[in-house]
Amino acid sequence: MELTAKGMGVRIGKKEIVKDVSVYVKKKQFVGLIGPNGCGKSTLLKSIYKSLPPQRGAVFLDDIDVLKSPEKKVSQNLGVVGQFNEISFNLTVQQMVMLGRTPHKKLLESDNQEDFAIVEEALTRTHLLEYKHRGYLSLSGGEKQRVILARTIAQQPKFMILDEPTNHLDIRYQIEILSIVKQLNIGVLAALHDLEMAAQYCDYVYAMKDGEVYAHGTPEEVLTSATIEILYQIKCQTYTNPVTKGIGFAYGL
Ligand SMILES: Nc1ncnc2c1ncn2[C@@H]1O[C@H](COP(=O)(O)OP(=O)(O)OP(=O)(O)O)[C@@H](O)[C@H]1O
Repeated sequence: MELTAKGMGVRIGKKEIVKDVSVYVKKKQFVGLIGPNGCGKSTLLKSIYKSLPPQRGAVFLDDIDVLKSPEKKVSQNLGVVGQFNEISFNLTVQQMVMLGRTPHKKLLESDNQEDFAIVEEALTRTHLLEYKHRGYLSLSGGEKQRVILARTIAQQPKFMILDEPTNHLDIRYQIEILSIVKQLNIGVLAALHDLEMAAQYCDYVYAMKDGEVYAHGTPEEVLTSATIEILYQIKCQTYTNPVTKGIGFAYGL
């Protein structure tokens, strides 16, 4: 599915947090959203996935008008991995991931064999099979993050939005999570803090500053030392990372 978010504007109180931002994700593209703390990435994403109503703008997933469509129709197509995923009741990992099946079910319809198979597959992909019967609340931050991804995979969305999905994760799992998402081969819009990961996984990048799109293009076009220096107010030099062969970054104040 393709995502078009056009002319998004979000005001919270008197402050304009997102100012006329448009982003476009082509079919099966992995698109990154970068920018400094507080520049409006999460707010923009929330306004796209209906968690925060924008004052202006329209969002389309193919021909589905996301902001005007019922929740169920949107969640049959759009999966979201947000930044904070705390719950206060203790479901098992399997029960948590099973929640991903909800948009595909009728009210009170029970879980069938196909649902269990889909959940099993999602747990396998995220290396969580052995955690299946553990309580979600007993997991570490990184394990919880993987459960949320597994839940979103079980939802079988045709498009995914991720808000800093590698928060809490050690380096190996950061790479794994982005690889798993990439392998889903669906359209993805992800806010990312790690610029090397963005360079490695994104087909296209939007850089935000002060609630606006400051630059957009391929990673090579956007992730230049000049742009990074302006975005983050630091000194930066790029080089070829000897391990990934992608763009590497050296930073300083
Ligand atoms: N409910 C709110 N009330 C007041 N200000 C808010 C609210 N939500 C967000 N903001 C402000 O909007 C700005 C943008 O926040 P947002 O979370 O979108 O930034 P971000 O780019 O995702 O940052 P980070 O990289 O730190 O996650 C920040 O200055 C934040 O304090």
